[in-house]
Amino acid sequence: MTTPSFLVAEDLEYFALNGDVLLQDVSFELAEGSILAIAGPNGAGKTTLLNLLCGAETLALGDVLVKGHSLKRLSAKERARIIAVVGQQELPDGRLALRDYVALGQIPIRADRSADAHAKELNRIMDLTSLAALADKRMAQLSGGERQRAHIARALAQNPSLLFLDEPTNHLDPDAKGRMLSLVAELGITVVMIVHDLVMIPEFATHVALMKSTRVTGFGRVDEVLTPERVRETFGVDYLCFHHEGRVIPALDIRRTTVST
Ligand SMILES: Nc1ncnc2c1ncn2[C@@H]1O[C@H](COP(=O)(O)OP(=O)(O)OP(=O)(O)O)[C@@H](O)[C@H]1O
Repeated sequence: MTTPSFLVAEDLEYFALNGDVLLQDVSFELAEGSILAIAGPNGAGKTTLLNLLCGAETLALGDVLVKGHSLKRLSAKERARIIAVVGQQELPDGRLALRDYVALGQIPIRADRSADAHAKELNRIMDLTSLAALADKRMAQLSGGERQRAHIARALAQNPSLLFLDEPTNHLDPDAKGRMLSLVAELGITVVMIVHDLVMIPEFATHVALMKSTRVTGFGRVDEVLTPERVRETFGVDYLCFHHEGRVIPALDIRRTTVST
């Protein structure tokens, strides 16, 4: 008997209330521990797909299976014990202290550990995300990058086995970006994240789903799917690879002629 894939998307379709097709023909399987980057131009349907995969939106057609269980049949409580999500527009109460905000992530797993063990784990996560020094600050007092790290820390506090991140490097400077994606890549859990910065994908993801106009146009291992041809086809830009100190460093040629002659 073969082990079922950890995350399975089966013939997903999704429509707007006015009937417009927002997502169509999406099927793939992802093994446990994979890191899937969803990439595509603005409006391609990336957030729509992520919202369906994590259960934030209800599927019109098709099914999403996590560890062989249909998301439709899992209660919100059961889902919260497996899945953590950081969306694009998290709006926490600005009066909350950062540490208390991150601790909200532990609510679904409160019964799993003693209060002491939770407090220790919370400290560990605050350290991991470089937030310990800011623990007493109010959420409203944080910078955009600090707030983004707080959202991710709250998701990690949930101890998920499946983590969804919508543009996790939003507001992060290059160093913070590298640290956050390295941390996410080293968690050892299954991660699905929307990534706009294509050059980050080969370094931090194992798989990629390329999207264009409501469809997944390419899915598979990063080295097989994120090719210069596919990038040009999807985004209309040149994807270049430079060799530096034994590593391949990708870059994008995004310069455009804006004045027509
Ligand atoms: N509830 C909705 N009703 C109607 N149209 C919607 C709805 N939600 C999203 N759309 C449209 O569906 C398309 C895909 O939206 P989505 O947010 O999934 O794109 P995206 O790939 O995440 O874009 P971006 O990179 O700009 O964040 C867009 O054209 C958007 O305007």
